[in-house]
Amino acid sequence: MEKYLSQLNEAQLEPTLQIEGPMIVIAGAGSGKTRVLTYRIAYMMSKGIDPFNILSLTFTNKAAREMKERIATIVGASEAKNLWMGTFHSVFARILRSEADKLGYPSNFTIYDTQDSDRLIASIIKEMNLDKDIYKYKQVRSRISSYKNSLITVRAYFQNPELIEADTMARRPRMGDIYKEYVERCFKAGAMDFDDLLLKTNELLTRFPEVLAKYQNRFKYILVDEYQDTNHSQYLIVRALSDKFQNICVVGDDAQSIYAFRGANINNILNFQKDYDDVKVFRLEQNYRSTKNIVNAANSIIDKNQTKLDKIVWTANDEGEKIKVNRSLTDGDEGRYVASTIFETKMQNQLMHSDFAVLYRTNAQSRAIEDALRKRDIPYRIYGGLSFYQRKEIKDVLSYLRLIINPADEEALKRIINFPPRGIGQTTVDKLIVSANGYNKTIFEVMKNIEKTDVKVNRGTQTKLQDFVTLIESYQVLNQTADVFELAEHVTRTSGLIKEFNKDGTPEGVTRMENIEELLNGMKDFVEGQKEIADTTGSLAEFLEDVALATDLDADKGDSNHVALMTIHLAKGLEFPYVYIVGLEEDLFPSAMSMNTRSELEEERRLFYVALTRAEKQAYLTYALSRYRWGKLIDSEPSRFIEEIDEQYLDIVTPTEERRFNPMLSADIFGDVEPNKIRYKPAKQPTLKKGATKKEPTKFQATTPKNLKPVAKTNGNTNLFDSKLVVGNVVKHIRFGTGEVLKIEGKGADIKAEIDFQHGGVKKLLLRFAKLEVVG
Ligand SMILES: Nc1ncnc2c1ncn2[C@@H]1O[C@H](COP(=O)(O)OP(=O)(O)OP(=O)(O)O)[C@@H](O)[C@H]1O
Ligand SMILES: [Mg+2]
Repeated sequence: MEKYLSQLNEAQLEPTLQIEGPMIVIAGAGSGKTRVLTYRIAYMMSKGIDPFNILSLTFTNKAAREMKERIATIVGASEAKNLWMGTFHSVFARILRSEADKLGYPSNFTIYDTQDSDRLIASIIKEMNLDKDIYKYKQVRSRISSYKNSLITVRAYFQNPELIEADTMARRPRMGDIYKEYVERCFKAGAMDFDDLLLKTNELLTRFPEVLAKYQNRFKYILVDEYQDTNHSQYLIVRALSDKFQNICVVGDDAQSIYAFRGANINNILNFQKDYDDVKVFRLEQNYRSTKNIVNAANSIIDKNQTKLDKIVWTANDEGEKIKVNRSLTDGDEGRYVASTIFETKMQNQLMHSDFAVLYRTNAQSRAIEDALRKRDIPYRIYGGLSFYQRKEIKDVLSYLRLIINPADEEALKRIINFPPRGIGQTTVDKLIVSANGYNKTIFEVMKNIEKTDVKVNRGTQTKLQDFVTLIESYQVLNQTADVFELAEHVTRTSGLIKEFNKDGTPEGVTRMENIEELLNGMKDFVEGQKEIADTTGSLAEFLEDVALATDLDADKGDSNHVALMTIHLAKGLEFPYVYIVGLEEDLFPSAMSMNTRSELEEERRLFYVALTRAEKQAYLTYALSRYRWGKLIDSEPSRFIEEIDEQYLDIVTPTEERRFNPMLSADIFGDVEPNKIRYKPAKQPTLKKGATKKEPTKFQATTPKNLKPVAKTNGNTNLFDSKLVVGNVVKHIRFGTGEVLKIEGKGADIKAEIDFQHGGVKKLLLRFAKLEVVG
C-alpha cells in the first residue's frame, strides 16, 4: 500500500479507497473529513485518474490551496496543478468565463463585489425616487441575493403573487422593479455579482445541454467539503454535474451547519441518500484535533439539539486542561483578561502568537480585544473586515483596470471618471446615466459619441469627457503588450492617482501609498509565480477575478506570527492550539436576533459547537457582566451555552482584579467561596424583545495597516532581508513551503537565490519579490 495511506486510520481509509459511485462521509469536527478528501484525491491520481477529471469544491480558496499543496507533495506538483479546485464561486467563475458568450456576456465580464452591488442598488433607489429609509440598500441587496440563490429570476418573481405580497407587506412594493433594473444594469455593464456566478452557472447547465454534457464528461469525479453549508443554487450545480457518472463524494457535519441565514440548506446533507442510488455512507468517529476535555464538552453541548444525526466523537488524545471559564466586570476587563493570559501562556510555554485565536459572534466585539492586545504589544490580525482589495485606494486602481478590459463596467467608471478630480461633476455623470439608460447604451459608449447624443454639456466638459475616453483607450492599447504589473504601474503614474495620494502627506496618504505599493508587489508576484502553480495564463482578467473573489482569509500568507481575531463563521474548518470564545452572554451569543424559534437557537448552538471544536489544546470561554452595546453600557447575563456544558469539563476562574473590586464577590477575598465553586445565575428563558429597535453596532475598519506593510519595495531598493540571507539558510515561501538556499547571485535589486524547496524542487527567485521568511 502507498506509504501516505498509513497516515489514515481504518475508518478514514475506507472512504479514501472508495473511488466510484456516490458516497457521503458524515462525521464530527476534527475527525479528518478534509484529510480524507485530500488523500482520496492523491489516491485517485495514483490510480491513474486524470487530474483534469477531478473537481473539488472547498469552503475557502485558502483551503483549496492547502489541499493542493498537500496533494502536490504526494503526487508531484506538475500533476496536482491540473486539478480543478476552489470555492464554488471561483471554479464556476472560470467556467462562466469560457462560456460567457452563450449567455450574452463578454468573456472578461466584471465580478461586482458586495460594495459594487450596494452602490448600484443605492443609485437605482435614488434614480427611482424611492425613500431610502424604507428601501435600505443593504436589505434590498440581501433580498435580491436570496431570490437569486433560490433561482427566482425576475420573471419568476413577477409570476409569484406570494413574493410580491410579502414585499408589499414589508412596505416595499417596488422591490420587483428594483430587482429588474438591477439585473438589467448588471447585464449591460457586463457584470455578474457573487450570486450570479451560481445562478448563471445553473442557467448555463440547464439551457445548454451540450455544455452540461461537456462538463459532466470533464468532471467525472466530484468532491465537496463542508457539504452541510451548500445552498440551493450550489446543490443544483453539483446535482447536474454529477448526474451522468454519479461519482460524487461529499463530506460534512450536520452539527456544523451555520449558514442558514445565507440560504444554506441543511437538508442537502440530510437528503443526500435520497438523491442518488446506492449511496455509501461512511462515518468517522475519532477526533485527532482536540483534547478529551474539549471533545467531551463539545459533545455535551450538541447533545442539546433535537435536530441532528446521531454521531459519536471520541479522541485518544490527552485529557488536557479543563475549559477555562472567566467572568469579567466589563468588556474592557474581558479584553484585558484575554490579552494577559495570552501573554502569560505564550511566555510559559514558548509559543507563537499564531497559536492563539479569539473568536466572537459579531465583528463589533473585536474592539475591546484589540485595545487590550495593542496595550500589551501583542500582534494581531482581524479577519473578515474590509478585505485589502476593498480599500478605497486599491479599488480606485482596480477600477481603472476593470474599465480597461470591460469599458461597460458602470460601477468602475462612476468611481474613477472624476478621480483624481478632472472637472467632471456629478450633474454631468447623472446626465450620462440618464442618456445611457435611454439609448440602452453603456455610459462609456455615450461618452465616446457625445455629440450624437442628447447629452447637453458645455464645450469644456465635452473635452474633458473626450480626454478621459482617450486616456482609457491608450491604456487598452498598452494592455495588449504589457503584463498586469507593468500596466498597473503605468496607470497609477499617468492617471494622477499616485500624485493625488501623495499630495497631502498625511499619515493616511502614506498608508494609501504603501497599500498601492503592496498591490503592485502582489501583481509582480502574480505575474512571476502564478504560472508555476496553477493552470492560469496570468492575464489581467484572471488577476481581477482572483481579487474579486479573494477574502482576507485567502490573502493570509500563513507566514505571519499574530493572534487571529475572527467571527466564528469564518473559523469553520480551521484549528488553533489555544482558542478564546468571548462575549458568551445572553442576547449576544446566542444572539438576540436568533432566539425566536427552536431552529434558530439550534443554529446558534451549532455555531458554539463549531467555535469550541476549533481548539486543539485549550479553550477559554469568557463573558462580561456589563458591556457597551449600541453606545450604552448594558448589563448582561452569562450565556446559557456555558451552563449547558457538563460541569466536569470546566474550570471556573475569576481574575483577581474582579475579586478585589467587585463587592458582589467580596466573600471571596476572605476565602469563603472558592473561585471554582461560584455558581452562575440561572440563564433567562429566551426573550424576544418585541419591537426593539436595536441597531447593528458600527462595523470596524479591519486590519491594522502595519500588518500589510510590504516586505519588498518595488522601487528598486533591496529590502533589509537581502543582505542577511546566506547559503545554507532555511527559508519559507508562501507557495513552495520551506527550502534550503543553495546559491545567491546578483546585486542590489536583482539579487536572486537558488532554493531547493520541499514542494516544487529547485527554483531561482528574485528576492525583491519572493517574500521569504528565514526559519533556520
Ligand atoms: N489519521 C490521522 N492521524 C493523524 N492526524 C490526523 C488524522 N486524521 C486527521 N488528523 C488531523 O486532525 C486534524 C483535524 O482533521 P481535519 O481538519 O481533516 O478534520 P475535519 O473533520 O475536516 O474537521 P472540521 O469538521 O473541523 O472541518 C487535522 O490537524 C488533521 O491533520
Ligand atoms: Mg474540515
